[in-house]
Amino acid sequence: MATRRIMSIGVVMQAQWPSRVFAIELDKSGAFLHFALREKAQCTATAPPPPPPETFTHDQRCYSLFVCGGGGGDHRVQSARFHWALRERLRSELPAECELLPVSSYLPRVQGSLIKGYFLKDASECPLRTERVLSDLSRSEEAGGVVVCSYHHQRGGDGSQCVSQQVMMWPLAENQHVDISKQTSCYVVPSEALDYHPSALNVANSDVFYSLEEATKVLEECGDIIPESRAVLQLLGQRAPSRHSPGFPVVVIEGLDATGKTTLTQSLREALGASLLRSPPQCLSPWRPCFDREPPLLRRAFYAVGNYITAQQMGQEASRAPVIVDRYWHSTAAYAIATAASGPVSSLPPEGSDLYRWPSDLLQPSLVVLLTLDPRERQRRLEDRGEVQTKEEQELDLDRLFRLRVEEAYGRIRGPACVTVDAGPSADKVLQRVLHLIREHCRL
Ligand SMILES: Nc1ncnc2c1ncn2[C@@H]1O[C@H](COP(=O)(O)OP(=O)(O)O)[C@@H](O)[C@H]1O
Ligand SMILES: Nc1ccn([C@H]2C[C@H](O)[C@@H](COP(=O)(O)OP(=O)(O)O)O2)c(=O)n1
Repeated sequence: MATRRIMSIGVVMQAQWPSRVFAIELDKSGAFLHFALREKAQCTATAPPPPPPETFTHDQRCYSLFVCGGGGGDHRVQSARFHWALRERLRSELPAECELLPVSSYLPRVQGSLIKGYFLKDASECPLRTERVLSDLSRSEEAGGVVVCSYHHQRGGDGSQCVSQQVMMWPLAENQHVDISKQTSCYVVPSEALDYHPSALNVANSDVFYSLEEATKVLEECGDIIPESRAVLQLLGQRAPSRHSPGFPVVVIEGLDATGKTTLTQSLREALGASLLRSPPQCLSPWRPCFDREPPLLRRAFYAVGNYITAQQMGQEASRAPVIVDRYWHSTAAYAIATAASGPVSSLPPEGSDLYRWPSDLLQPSLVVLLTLDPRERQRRLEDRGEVQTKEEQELDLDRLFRLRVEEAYGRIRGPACVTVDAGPSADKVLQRVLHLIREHCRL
């Protein structure tokens, strides 16, 4: 297994290294540094590389680590889990003076080309400790696919300062003859930035799944590692997913935590004599904490499958009475897209992007209502409720930008789009407003 993974990163990196762009994420506000590599042979005295970006400072040693992953490769589950665990491992093993930043390597405009890694700035007194950690990492069996590079200040052909990248560790399987001589030492040059976060290149089928088949594939792939995924697939059963809602309307209520979804959905059930469902469905509750601890690939596949189970229930219930649903596909896609990106709303995939489309095989509700709330009022309601928040919801409070990205992503999803309702007025006024919308949009 390790050999195949090493081959894949060797081949991918060797073939594409000179065309790849590396984006170092400087902080959560969305500041990025994009750079490319240029072979030294191409850099003559008349065309020296541009001056080094400020990130590569003289007083800190810099390294990058790239983990083979993403895409639809054979080992994407192992790679995703390895990359996920690597951050904690590096944090605990590296000297405290090491700063760890996410870095993405990608081919501009090529879907699925993203390889994730970490950029390391070491300000400690002793470089040996850091290098020992990196060397141990590259030797460990599970880390067969890690490429480690270091960065050095040099004088360019015309005497100007420049930064070069050197491959420190490129673990190749025995009998592999990958020529890395051209890549062992390159100049680092600034590169054009993307208009959006590079994660958008790998959102499809890594963060958001556009068919049941793609989502179940992930759970099938991790059956040996996470037995819970087999139980989830069993619940999905053999029945084909419902595509059309028969008879009565199906109304989905969406919104951030504490916007009033539970309050409203219960009132709607009473007012309309409706069935009340939620996604993920109750039957998945025992396994939710397990998948919430996993990397996005697995966590999002779990929630995606949850929507299809809820869709089966919707199909059954809507033949008897109106159906109200607490969260559905909008939540799954909006949280996934907003988490994959960082920084301001402008870092999201652009409006109209195919990433906001509805999966063609997932039952479409008759109406989706998005509850919005002033952030201070939402905070007040959260505090009043005094409940433990999920990790992601805690992050919502810490990260204003994240909340803005989730809300914007909600609004960009199409097929059906959501109708926004201000959840600030009293619970009864919100109920009356939504009942009015239901009468307007659905045949009751
Ligand atoms: N329209 C409203 N006005 C004032 N408080 C509300 C309103 N709707 C809900 N609440 C209160 O806000 C808190 C969060 O509501 P809840 O329905 O649990 O939200 P969610 O299900 O979206 O997390 C609860 O304490 C609830 O009683
Ligand atoms: N259909 C769904 C429902 C929730 N999710 C994810 C999105 C977020 O990570 C969490 C939010 O769920 P949470 O339990 O915090 O929300 P509520 O308490 O139900 O309002 O779950 C999802 O991906 N798909």
